[in-house]
Amino acid sequence: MVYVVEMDVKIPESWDEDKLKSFLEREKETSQKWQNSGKWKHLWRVAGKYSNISILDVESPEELHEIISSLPLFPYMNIKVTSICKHPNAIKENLL
Ligand SMILES: O=C(O)C[C@H]1C=CC(=O)O1
Repeated sequence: MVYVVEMDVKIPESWDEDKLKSFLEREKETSQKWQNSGKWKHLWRVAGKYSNISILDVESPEELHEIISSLPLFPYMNIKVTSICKHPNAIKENLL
C-alpha cells in the first residue's frame, strides 16, 4: 500500500536550542532507519515551509501509523495522509 504523507512541523516556541537539537538528531536517526528499511521511499522538503512530502510503501495502515508515530516530532506535526495506487495510463511500471 502506497501513501503520500505530508507532515507540517510546528516546533513549540518554548523549546531552547539544546532541546531542539536533541529532537532533530533523534528525528534524523528515526527517519533514516525507516528509509534504510526500504519502506520510506521518498522524503522531500516542501520549498519555503517546515514541511515534507513523503512516499511510504507499507503493508497496512497500522504499519504506516507505527512508522509516522515513531518520529520524535510526531506530536508536533499536522499530518495529511493520502492513499495512492497506479494510474491505468501511467507508462512506468515501477513508480517508486
Ligand atoms: O524535517 C521534517 O520534515 C520533519 C521530519 C520528518 C522526517 C525527518 O527526517 O524529519
